[in-house]
Amino acid sequence: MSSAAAEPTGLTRDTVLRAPKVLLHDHLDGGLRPQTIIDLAADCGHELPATEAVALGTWFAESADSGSLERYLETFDHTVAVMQSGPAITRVARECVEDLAADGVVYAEVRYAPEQHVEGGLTLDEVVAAVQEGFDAGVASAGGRIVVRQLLTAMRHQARSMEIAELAIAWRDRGVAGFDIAGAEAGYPPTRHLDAFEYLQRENSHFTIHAGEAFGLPSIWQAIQWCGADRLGHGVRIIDDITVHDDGSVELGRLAAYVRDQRIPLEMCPASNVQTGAATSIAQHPIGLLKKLRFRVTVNTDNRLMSQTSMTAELWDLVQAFGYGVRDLEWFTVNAMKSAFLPFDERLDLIERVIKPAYAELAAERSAGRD
Ligand SMILES: O=c1[nH]cnc2c1ncn2[C@@H]1O[C@H](CO)[C@@H](O)[C@H]1O
Ligand SMILES: [Zn+2]
Repeated sequence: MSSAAAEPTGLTRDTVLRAPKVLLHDHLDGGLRPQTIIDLAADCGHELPATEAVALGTWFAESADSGSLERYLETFDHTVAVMQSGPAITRVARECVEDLAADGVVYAEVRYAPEQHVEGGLTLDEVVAAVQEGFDAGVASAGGRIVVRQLLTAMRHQARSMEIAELAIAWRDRGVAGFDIAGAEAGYPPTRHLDAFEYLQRENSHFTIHAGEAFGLPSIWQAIQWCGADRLGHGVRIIDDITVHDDGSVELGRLAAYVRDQRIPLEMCPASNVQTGAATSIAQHPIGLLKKLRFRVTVNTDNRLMSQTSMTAELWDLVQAFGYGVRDLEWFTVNAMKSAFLPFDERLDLIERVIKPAYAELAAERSAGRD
């Protein structure tokens, strides 16, 4: 797509591409390049549903476009299958960072479930080391223009969350910034993993929980009030606790009010939500109302492969749907940076030294009519 389209704010896709972006919710095993999957599948003898890169990319996008989270998640069988050796994992991690840097991402937290990568004989520790090696190589090849951290995910239908939480603590000063749980939401409440969350709290660590995506308010309530989540993965269903009256006035239920009052970050992933049926379209996505109501909203990609998306694409979709301008993009970006699981001084440094000056320049360019 070119930057030709004229939008209400006059913002172009090229400006969105050049703007610094911050990504808090991106799955390593949901962002492989199709050609890489083909190469790695040939190496390990895994059979794929398509053997040509464009066709395979289309297969992922179409299969994920199912209206159901469970069916969406089935597509990960193929990406996880080819990520079972150290070199394969390192390659995927390096390319991930290169792709994010090329998309203008300056800070990213990338998550994956180590327990899903031990079928080829790697230990959990070796999996984390292989990812870190790839991240370091990616950062170096991007000339240090991006800072990346790992989030370790435990699968909510499994019973390894305590082990994974301990792994996150063991790696906390070597590239791992926090913990998450993911997988099918209905039937697997976050309270199943309470011991892991309590352990992380005792360790003064950070975690986010996928909640309020395929299941509603009880899941969000448990994630925050039972488990103590610092952030919510998706959290779109918080909209069910908000009433917009005919006269336009808005009423927040107690949970929605708590989330807003406490500035709990919402890791929103619009394209993914449309695919899994958590939202009917980008234009209808609750992000529009939640931003207006000043929730701590962030914009994320979730799975770049399955959603054929990028940070630029997500933000560009929102620009087109809601008429956002440079200042709105800056607001999302600063929100995300403030919500990162990075030490406060490092967050502040990225905001003051990288994000704000770049947005000031983009705003100046635009008022000078050069965009
Ligand atoms: O949107 C999502 N909701 C819940 N689980 C997800 C989503 N996207 C990916 N995963 C799950 O997280 C695992 C580790 O990265 C993936 O293998 C996938 O099963
Ligand atoms: Zn996710």
